[in-house]
Formats: sequence, structure tokens, C-alpha cells
Amino acid sequence: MNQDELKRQAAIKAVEFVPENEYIGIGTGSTVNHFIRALGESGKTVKGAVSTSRQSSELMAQYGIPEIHPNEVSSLPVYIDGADEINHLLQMIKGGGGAHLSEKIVANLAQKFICIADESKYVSRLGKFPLPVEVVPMARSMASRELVKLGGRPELRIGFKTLNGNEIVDVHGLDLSRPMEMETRLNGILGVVENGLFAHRPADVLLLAGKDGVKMLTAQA
Ligand SMILES: O=C[C@H](O)[C@H](O)[C@H](O)COP(=O)(O)O
Repeated sequence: MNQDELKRQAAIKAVEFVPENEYIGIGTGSTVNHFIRALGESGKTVKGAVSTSRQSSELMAQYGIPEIHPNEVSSLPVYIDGADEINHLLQMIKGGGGAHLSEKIVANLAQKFICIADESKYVSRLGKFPLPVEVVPMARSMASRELVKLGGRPELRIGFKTLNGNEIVDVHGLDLSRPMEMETRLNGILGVVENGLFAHRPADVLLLAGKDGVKMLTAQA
């Protein structure tokens, strides 16, 4: 089974966690695209979904899943999303698609965050994947100098703008051994809008697809 098929298996499993006739939250990325298709084809009815990107909104529309704005809900029973890396505490690096700001907002509206991933995403230590950091364009250089002081090597994602018109710097080499501290610290840099560490809001459940099937994991102390 290739990686894409494993992503699809995790996504199909996630449909079982979707409550009928409720609003849900939907993330962004290739694994989530499989989830939207699987939900659309499942015959399960949701009242609607809060989306986190244009890409997800467009696919939801193709499958007749109504979209609702995050400001119209105060809570969501579930949020389904992928990850670029996830550890045993279900803390994640996200933002490979540049959508981590809206993903973090919607994840924080959710009672349960279900992460869907293939087994290559499960890591013993976060940080091989460069950490996406969304920055206000006029502060990009200033913020990048601060990221260097923290031990990172920021690299501008050339030609990319976020949903909010900002830029992304992908930061290599940061020490992420204390993810909660680093998440807070990075967001304290002037010009940083949000970083892709999900340590304060980890996933609640990980559906991890491997060659032996889809495992359901929770945080391991
Ligand atoms: O901005 C993108 C998101 O954080 C995605 O959840 C993440 O990049 C994983 O994407 P994929 O499912 O394509 O591997």
C-alpha cells in the first residue's frame, strides 16, 4: 500500500467519528481531501462544516457539504485534520499547506480533534519537518532574525500567500524538545501571526494507517 492509500484508509475510518446532523470542523491537505470525499460518499448527513481553506471549501461544495463560518458556532463536536508530524502526546507540526492559522482556530472550537495520518507522520521527536511560521509581510525579515536567534534557519516559502495575505517562513533546525514553550515563544515574536506547532491544542485521537490497518491512538505518557 502506498502512502496515499494509507492516508485514504485513515480518512475513511474517520467518517465513523462524524456525528449525524451536527456541524463539524474540516482541516486541509491531501489526507483531508480523502476524508471529504469519503464523507460525501458515505451517505452520512452533517448539518454543515467549518472549513479551513479554499481548497477544502471547494471540495466540500462538490460533495454538497454546506459551509458555515467559524463566527457562527461557539463549539464543534469534532474536528478532523491531518498533520505533517505527530508525536506520542499527539502534539503536531502542521502548516505544510500553509493553513495552520485557520486550522488552529477551528481546532480550538472543537471538543474532539481527530488527526488522520499515515504511519510516516508518527515521530519520536518533532522537528525533522521544518516548522511553518506565518508572518506579516512587512515584518518578515525582522521576525526571521529573531527566529535565527532561537537557533532556526528560516526559509521564505517563495510565491506563497496565506488566506489572510501573509507569508510563510519554514524554519529548519529549531529545538522542539519542549513544544509548548516553543509554541508560546514563537508567537511572542513581533510580526509572527501563528506558528504550526500544535502543543497547547494537541489531537485527542490519532487514526494512524499502516500496513496492518488503522490504529486508534490516544496520548501516551
Ligand atoms: O496546512 C496544512 C495542514 O496543516 C495539513 O494538515 C498538513 O500539511 C498535512 O497535509 P497532508 O495531509 O497533505 O499530508
